[in-house]
Amino acid sequence: MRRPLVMANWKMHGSRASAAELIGGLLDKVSEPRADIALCPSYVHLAQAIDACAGSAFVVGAQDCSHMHQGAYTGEVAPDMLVDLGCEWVLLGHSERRQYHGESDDLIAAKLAAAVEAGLKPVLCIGETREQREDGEAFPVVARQLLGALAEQSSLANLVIAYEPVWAIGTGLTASPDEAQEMHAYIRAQLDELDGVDADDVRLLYGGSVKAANAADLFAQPDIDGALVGGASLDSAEFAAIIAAA
Ligand SMILES: O=C[C@H](O)COP(=O)(O)O
Repeated sequence: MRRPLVMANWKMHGSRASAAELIGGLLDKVSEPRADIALCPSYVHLAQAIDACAGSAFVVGAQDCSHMHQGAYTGEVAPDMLVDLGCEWVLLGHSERRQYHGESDDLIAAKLAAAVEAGLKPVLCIGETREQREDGEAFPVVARQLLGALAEQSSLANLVIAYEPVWAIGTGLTASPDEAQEMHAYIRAQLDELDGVDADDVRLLYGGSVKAANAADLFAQPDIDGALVGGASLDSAEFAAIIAAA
């Protein structure tokens, strides 16, 4: 039985004051959740979030990390630094990193290896663009991203996959529960082919305009084990309702 996992990706939003207010609101509204919950604020709010979540059901993750462990890499943040700070999770390969920072499958694979080696739990984000879906390329694109990041890994401890169709991110368009389930089942079948991965144990999250209003229908699908939530995670009542649906 896979325990649900609901993750908040705050992206590049917030201030110290709004982070405190948001976390305070969540701690007030969420007690004894049936899901694991992680908050992923920007790097500069990580320490604050870790302190604020201490002793609660919430843990904290980063939105990215370096593929290097240390050295002269200006502006980078090593996975080891995130572990030292108290982070449990790291998002890798988010479509916004692929799109705006040119991250390749090879770089994402290197980040994943470094993150696992440092002791972080990795969330690999994959998903097709609208054009790729319209061209009938959604499944091969997702398989390429998945296998491109995972095929050469020596360890995939605690691996989580987030399927986020790019056309559904921040657009208000959500994959239907059937569409999302179809892709999640495909991803699980692909994972089943990999050595060293027990596909039945891997949690698969859906991401893309998840809200309180659509969360329950998505979570009812057999291969959807939770959500990676962007915009709706910036509102404590909305995010608490998504957690309650999991
Ligand atoms: O990481 C989260 C996803 O990009 C989804 O964002 P969204 O919920 O704002 O569509």
